[in-house]
Amino acid sequence: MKIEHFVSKVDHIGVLLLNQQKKILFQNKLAKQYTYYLGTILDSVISEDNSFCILDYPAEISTFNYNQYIVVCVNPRDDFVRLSKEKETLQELRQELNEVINSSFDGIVISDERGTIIHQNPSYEKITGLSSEELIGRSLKELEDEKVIDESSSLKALRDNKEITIIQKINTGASVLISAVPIRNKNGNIKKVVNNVRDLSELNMLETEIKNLKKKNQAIHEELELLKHQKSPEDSIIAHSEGMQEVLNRALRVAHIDSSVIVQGPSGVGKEKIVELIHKNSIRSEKPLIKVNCGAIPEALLESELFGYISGAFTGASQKGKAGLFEAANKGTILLDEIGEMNKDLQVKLLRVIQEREITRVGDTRPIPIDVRIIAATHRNLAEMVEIGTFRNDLYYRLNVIPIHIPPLKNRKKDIIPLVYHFLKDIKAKYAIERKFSEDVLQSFRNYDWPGNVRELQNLVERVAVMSTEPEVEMKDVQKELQININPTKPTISLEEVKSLKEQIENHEAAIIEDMVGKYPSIRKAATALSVDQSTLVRKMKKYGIEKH
Ligand SMILES: Nc1ncnc2c1ncn2[C@@H]1O[C@H](COP(=O)(O)OP(=O)(O)OP(=O)(O)O)[C@@H](O)[C@H]1O
Repeated sequence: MKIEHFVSKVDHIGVLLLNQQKKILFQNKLAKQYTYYLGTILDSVISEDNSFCILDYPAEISTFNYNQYIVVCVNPRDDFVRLSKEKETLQELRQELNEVINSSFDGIVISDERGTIIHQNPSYEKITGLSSEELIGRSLKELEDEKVIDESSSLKALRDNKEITIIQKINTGASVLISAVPIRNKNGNIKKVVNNVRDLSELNMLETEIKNLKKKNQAIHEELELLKHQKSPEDSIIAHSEGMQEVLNRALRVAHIDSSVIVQGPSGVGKEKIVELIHKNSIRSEKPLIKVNCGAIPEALLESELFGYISGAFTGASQKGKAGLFEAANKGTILLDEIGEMNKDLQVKLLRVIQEREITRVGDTRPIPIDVRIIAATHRNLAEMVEIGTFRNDLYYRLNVIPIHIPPLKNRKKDIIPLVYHFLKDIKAKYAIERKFSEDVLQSFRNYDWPGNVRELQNLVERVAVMSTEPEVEMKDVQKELQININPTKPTISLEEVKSLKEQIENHEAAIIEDMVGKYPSIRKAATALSVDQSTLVRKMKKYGIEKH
């Protein structure tokens, strides 16, 4: 019987007959089944240890020489069926995994342990513009050298032997956030690196969107704060104009930051009110807010008022000594109102307090630590005072960390009528008097410039409402009370009467001052009624030659 015939009869193992050049001459059915992709030369089948099998199935291989043939016996292992099933399952799993990777929204690119790209998903191409044809099988080192990418995350992860995240620039213009995660074998050696790739331009867009949302959130929060604040009648602040809303937003923002603030704006504009708001919304709100009017306390006394003194510090000083206003404000806030009136010696001392966070009582040498937030207020232009040298530069910059400027009432007309209603409500609560203003009166208020700002408006509303006997206040009642020419319409002047504007204003001013000084028992009271400083009124009386009788 020919050997081929004999071999074809063998049906429990695969048998192949090769010539000495290892070319297949004959194989039985089973061998064909196992070796479905056999070439003609089978070097690997008969490698020295017989352990390597070119077949797809696990099998034991034995070879021997018979006459001129090399006989190769392929004996499938017992667990052949189980293993082949597992292999099938593995193939399915691999396919599923590929599907998952390929459907990921994030770009995924996988390299082997030598830094060669072995897989990439469609999102990677979408994000970077690099196709799989260009990349699969390419060495990342080469891609770095060719400047296709500026730095390879896989190579870095292989070098550093750990997970890393970098921003990678690609020559297509894309910029990506890429995280490389090493996959290790059971010995802990890296066998693959999986890179997760995110489009930075998309992340930037999301970041901008988040920032915008945060801004909106902040605005809503501030508005809520505002509404919360306006609910309590005793401290509500009217802010219908853009200017005043900006002031309020700024004040609420700085309230939470423990830095120095300067509130500037003309007299009667609401500076003190804003300071109260800041204090109330700060972490110091449970502690005192001490208000000091630096312009109202005589210069010689201001230092001891602020810093206190020890016994016998000066003639007339109390025997026991006295704590100053800074000590009284400890842990709280101190408002230094009319800071522009403070003399330069005291400015130096105040600067030291801010820098050292301690005060020294007059007559003493021992410093006392203090924790006080300083808020300054002034109607003066401090920057100008610094320029002409009447206010210290260094103190100005220390105080002026956050400036808040309140515009005069004439520049925020939208606030006038709401303020009128607000004050009428106050009057009703305080005196149980309910008044309305005629449309004429309201219009005249809108037209007037309010040099004394909100305080002037408040005084006027209160006086007119209290003095009027009718529920609706008419224009004549306002004029009777004030003798101020505030007209519902703009004043018309005949051509013969035309004088320079300055002259006309001065004439009016002189008439008003004369009238008020005559009406009130003291200059101080007249000044209060006119909402000006007493010193201003005295100066103007001198200018117009008016005397108090
Ligand atoms: N926006 C406002 N809403 C309600 N009341 C206000 C507002 N602004 C000011 N007022 C009231 O006007 C009066 C004057 O305000 P405030 O004393 O705060 O002004 P000021 O700028 O500190 O004045 P000065 O420069 O003379 O110290 C106060 O009675 C205050 O309650």
